Formats: sequence, C-alpha cells, structure tokens
Amino acid sequence: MIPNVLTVAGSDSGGGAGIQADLKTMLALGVHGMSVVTAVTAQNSLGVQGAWELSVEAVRAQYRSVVDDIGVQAVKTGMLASAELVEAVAELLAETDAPAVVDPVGVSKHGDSLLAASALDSVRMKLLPVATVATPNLDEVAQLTGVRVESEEQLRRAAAAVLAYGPRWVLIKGGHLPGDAVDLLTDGTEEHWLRAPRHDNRHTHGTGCTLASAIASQLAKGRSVPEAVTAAKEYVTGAVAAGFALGEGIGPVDHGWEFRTGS
Ligand SMILES: Nc1ncnc2c1ncn2[C@@H]1O[C@H](COP(=O)(O)OP(=O)(O)O)[C@@H](O)[C@H]1O
Ligand SMILES: Cc1ncc(COP(=O)(O)O)c(N)n1
Repeated sequence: MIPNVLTVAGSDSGGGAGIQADLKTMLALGVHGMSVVTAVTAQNSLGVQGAWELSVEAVRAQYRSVVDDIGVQAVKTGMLASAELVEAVAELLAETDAPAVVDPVGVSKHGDSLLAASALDSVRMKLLPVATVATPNLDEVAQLTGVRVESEEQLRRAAAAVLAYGPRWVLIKGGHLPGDAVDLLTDGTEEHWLRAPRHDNRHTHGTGCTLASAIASQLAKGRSVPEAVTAAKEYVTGAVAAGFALGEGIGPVDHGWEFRTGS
C-alpha cells in the first residue's frame, strides 16, 4: 500500500517551496501527496510579490475532504498566514490520528513575512502542542521563544525553549549558521545531531519545506521519528547540493536529484 501524506501549506507559484515543494518531495519519496492550500502567493526567485489567504471554511473543507474519505498516514503543515488559520489547523490536527510535522513558517528566504505577527501566540499555544515534530529554523526559534542561536552549542537551549510549548520532538535547523549544516533533534531525553557538509550553493529556496515533507513521508512509511529525520536530512542534503539557478535570484533545491543521478 502506498502511504498517503497531506500538506497544509501555501502555494509558491515559482514551484520551489510551499505546496509545490511538498508534493514533489512526496513523489520523490514514493508516497501519495495530497494538499490543503491555505494561501496563494505570487512568488519567484526574487521574492514574494503578493499573498492571499483562503478562508477558514475553505481550509477546513479541503482537509475534511481528504481525511474523511482517503485517510492520511502523516500530515505536514507550512505557511498558515493568520491566527485564525493556525487555530483551525491546530484543531484539525488534534482530531486526526496521524503524526504531524509542523514547520512554523514565519518569513521567506527573502525576508517576506508569511505569517501575521498576531498569529505567533496561536502557533505557540495551539499549534506546537499538537506537533509530533516541530521544525523551526533559527529565525523562527527567535520569533517564537526569544532565544537567539549563534553557535552549535546554543542549539540545545533553543530546543528546550521550543519543547516547553509541548511538541513531542523538535528539530532545530541550524542551516543558517556558518560551517557544517547541523540540526539538533530531541524529545528532551534523546539527542540526535544531524550533520551534513554545507554546500556552497545559493539556490536553497525551499529547504525547510522539503525537509519537513520528507520527514512526514518517512513517518507515513512507518519509520520512527529519529529514523525519519535521518533519512529526510539525507534527501534534503542531496537536494541542496543539486539546487539550480532559476530566474534572477535564489533558485530552488532539486527535488528530483535522486532520479537525475547517473542520467
Ligand atoms: N547550504 C546548505 N548545505 C547543506 N544543507 C543545508 C544548507 N542550507 C540549509 N541546509 C539544511 O537544509 C535544511 C533546512 O534548513 P534551513 O535552510 O535552516 O530551513 P528554512 O528553509 O526553514 O530556513 C536543514 O537540514 C539545514 O541544515
Ligand atoms: C508558500 C511558501 N511557503 C514556505 C516558504 C518558505 O520557504 P523558504 O524558507 O525556502 O523561502 C515560502 N517561501 N513560500
């Protein structure tokens, strides 16, 4: 049986991040990808030119259509735009018997806001508590907890601050630190350090979405959280290494890198 994985996220018209990155990742990892669109962005390699969020009703209806008939083995959330949508999605996740990977998307690589400042409290109090794995980057950690990370050793403190809001696991992504691309996965008792060489490639649009979707895909296949994150890290590292130029700015990671190897 092919596992079903659902992404609840924003559309990136440029195809490198958001829903488009999620569905490509799911295809690459051999699961059936499905989507609940929360917002539509006009976006390309230069930034986000516009964003329009959908109504709570439209988001709920998409989610129910998928979950009630088809069923899901894992869910991933990304851009949720507003406090209303964050709260509605948190409620839906709480009713769903499947692991949830929560990528608390705040700001795009270009610095465009993808989440209203008024939604931060809902992310902390409603969304993080229902996450199986939360995957904040360092900017999101600072926004959500006030903890600023400037070195690998400080990742531990960041993880503890996020875990205090109640996710089962947290993966702090150290992708924005200099040196190796090091992430810390912990549930407060176990610690797993995931280290990969930093690829000197500016075409990294979509890294976070890709990693979170890859984790959800691996969880849907029945892997444990540490196994799923380890496999997902390998996939995203390969995708960053193969990231390519597109437009005038920051190009996407290559979701299809494994198909192209040797071709
Ligand atoms: N230049 C790079 N080389 C290798 N891995 C990277 C690079 N940049 C980011 N990563 C990895 O990509 C994943 C996403 O991290 P990050 O870019 O920090 O997330 P986000 O897209 O949410 O800002 C992490 O596993 C991180 O370590
Ligand atoms: C719709 C949408 N969702 C998420 C991101 C974050 O991706 P990145 O951090 O790589 O810009 C994005 N740019 N657009």
